[in-house]
Amino acid sequence: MIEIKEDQIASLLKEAIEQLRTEDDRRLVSFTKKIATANPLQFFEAAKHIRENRAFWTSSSQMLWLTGVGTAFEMGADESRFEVIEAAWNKILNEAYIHNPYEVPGTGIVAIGGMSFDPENTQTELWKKFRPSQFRIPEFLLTKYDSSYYLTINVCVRKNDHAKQLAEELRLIEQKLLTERALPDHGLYIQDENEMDSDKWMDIVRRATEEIRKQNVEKIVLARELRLTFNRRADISPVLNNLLKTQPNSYIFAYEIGDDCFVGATPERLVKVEKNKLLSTCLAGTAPRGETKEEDMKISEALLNDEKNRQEHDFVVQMIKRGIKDYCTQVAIPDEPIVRPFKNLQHLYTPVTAQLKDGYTILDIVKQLHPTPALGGSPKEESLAFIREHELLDRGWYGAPIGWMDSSNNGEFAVAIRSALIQKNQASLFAGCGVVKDSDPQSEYEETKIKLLPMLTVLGG
Ligand SMILES: C=C(O[C@@H]1C=C(C(=O)O)C=C[C@H]1O)C(=O)O
Ligand SMILES: [Mg+2]
Repeated sequence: MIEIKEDQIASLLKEAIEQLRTEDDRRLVSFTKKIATANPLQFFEAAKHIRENRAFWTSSSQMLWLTGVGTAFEMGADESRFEVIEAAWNKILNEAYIHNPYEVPGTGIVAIGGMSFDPENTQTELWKKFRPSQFRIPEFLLTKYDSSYYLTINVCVRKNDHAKQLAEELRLIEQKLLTERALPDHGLYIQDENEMDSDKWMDIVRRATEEIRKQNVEKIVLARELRLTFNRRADISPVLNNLLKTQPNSYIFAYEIGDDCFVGATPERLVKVEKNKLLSTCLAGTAPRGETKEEDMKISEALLNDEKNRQEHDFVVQMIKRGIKDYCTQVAIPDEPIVRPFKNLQHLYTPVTAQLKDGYTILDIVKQLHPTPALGGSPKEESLAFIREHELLDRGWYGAPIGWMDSSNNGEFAVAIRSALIQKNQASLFAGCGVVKDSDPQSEYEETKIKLLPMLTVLGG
């Protein structure tokens, strides 16, 4: 392990501060060091009383863990969200002072964030803290990659800052964050459940199938919300801990804004880029798990051969293929999906691999792909128009890309499903399903019920 002397950060800060001309000038200083070990969840918990705005991420393979604490720099956008974020990101990277001797994805300057499902839909009070697009470069970032641990400290300095004093303040916070502590007890139970009348929701599904039969649109994904009230304010770290224990092969994420926290365990990758290697995933088509191994196999076999589910799935494959074609070379997509089992259900799954062409970024791909027909429908505009008019729901960040990107053009975004917005002693859970011409409203309703389970069970349901 390379030992880094604490005054190294002070001298980097000093150098950056001295470059600033006016009192309005700011410069991001980023300092990464390798540390022996640290538990990402305990780091998250330790931050609770130190800084607002925590973020948590583990990739589905658990190769990469990120815990972000505080905000060194924030990028947000309401309109032209991709362009605005990209411009802010490039500016900050161009001007930053970076000390990061490791070429490890997810270390150094990392922006963690997400976006709303549909910026054109009306935003309600529920999601008022979550902008159409928002990213944060955390002040403290713990990265676990493979079996190594890195701590990055990011600070936005100003002309009048005092380097030594600042370095000392950061050192004290770092110490507190790295002090191990027990996670609080869950102690959560549900006092009240509220959902839209199921008949009313199934009526909307019926209308969607009618629209599809009229050939105005081919697939429409419809979602619903379950609102819970608890006996007490929900702590986030035990929820994450339970998700880590119960939802293998999933992206486990949390994005906190003040008292609100968007949490989930999604199986769906939108896109990953590592050293120009691109991975995407087509995930659509669903069946329950069986009680026994034999039953499970039978259900899986039936899912693989079910025409309705194959159709749901194929819209996603075709769209992702079209979406990345101009941005990539060596696109490889198997002709047939496989069935991928998860804790509560199984999905049709087709992996996509490609090489990202030079000059493009992960944000370009996110912009091309979101929303895929796994969450919107097909064609995109027609299905979104139906959702806006009929769904009666503010999806907020549900169903939208959530993830991270670093200064070396690595990054990963998942589709934020199997998720909940937790607000003090309340939570809104979301689940949807792909409606195609042969959809049966009752079965679709049952499908959303299973999709609510991952979050419901860790929230005391
Ligand atoms: C919309 C959701 O999931 C999506 C819809 C699926 C389906 O209808 O078969 C399967 C996986 C996801 O693409 C959700 O979980 O809320
Ligand atoms: Mg489905």
